[in-house]
Amino acid sequence: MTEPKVRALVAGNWKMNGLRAGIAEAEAVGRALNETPAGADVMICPPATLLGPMVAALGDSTVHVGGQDCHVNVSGAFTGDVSAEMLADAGATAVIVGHSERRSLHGELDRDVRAKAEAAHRAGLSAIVCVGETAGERAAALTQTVVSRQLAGSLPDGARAANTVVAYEPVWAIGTGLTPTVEDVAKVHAAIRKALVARFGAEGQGMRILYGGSVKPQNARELMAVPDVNGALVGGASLKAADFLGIIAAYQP
Ligand SMILES: O=C[C@H](O)COP(=O)(O)O
Repeated sequence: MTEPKVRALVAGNWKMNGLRAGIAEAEAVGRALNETPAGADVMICPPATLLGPMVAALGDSTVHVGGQDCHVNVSGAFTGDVSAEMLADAGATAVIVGHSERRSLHGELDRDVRAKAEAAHRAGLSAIVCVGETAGERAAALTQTVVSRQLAGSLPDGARAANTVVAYEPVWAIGTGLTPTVEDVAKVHAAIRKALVARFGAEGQGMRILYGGSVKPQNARELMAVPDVNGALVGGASLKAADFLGIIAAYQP
């Protein structure tokens, strides 16, 4: 299968990290990319408290801002939740849904993730839909089974290349410094591409498939060169401008 010619996306997920002072790191990324444009789209997904300030701070840059999760409803009595419409209103252009930390710590199931992706699309946001196996599932040789099930259950019908990104994040690689071999990444990404094309046709061919899990400046080039890896979802290394820029540099303009 010919690899799709898609522009890569390097997205930083700040998770529950960052106070207002931390916006300086995002501004430094924006300034650097204004001087030397990246060969990939770049996004930062800060905690909800920083969304508005970060959108304002990055206004004259090419860096996109995204949310980390959304509620399925537009509004209502859902204390503590944030809707996709609210994220869009704050200036976000995308939202991560189904991150493994949401799946494991908040009990989110594939059907919940799918509903959130639908909410994102309803609000005009791109949905970055996360999938990935745990260490136990990997040990039981269930990686492909789990990822296929998550994809089938989490992606909404009618998903398009323009509004849907898949992020493959092996749970055991998140924040551990461990990464799969490039051969393993290639196998899973090829299987994801096959599933996307089988279900969405040409749209599936154009959807970006990100790799996430301990991506660092030191390993970014190797991981990003794997066929069907169309960018990265970066956690810890997205918090500091120098590290994040070191990863973005894997994509020459
Ligand atoms: O969303 C990002 C991932 O969970 C990866 O996190 P990490 O880069 O800290 O391993």
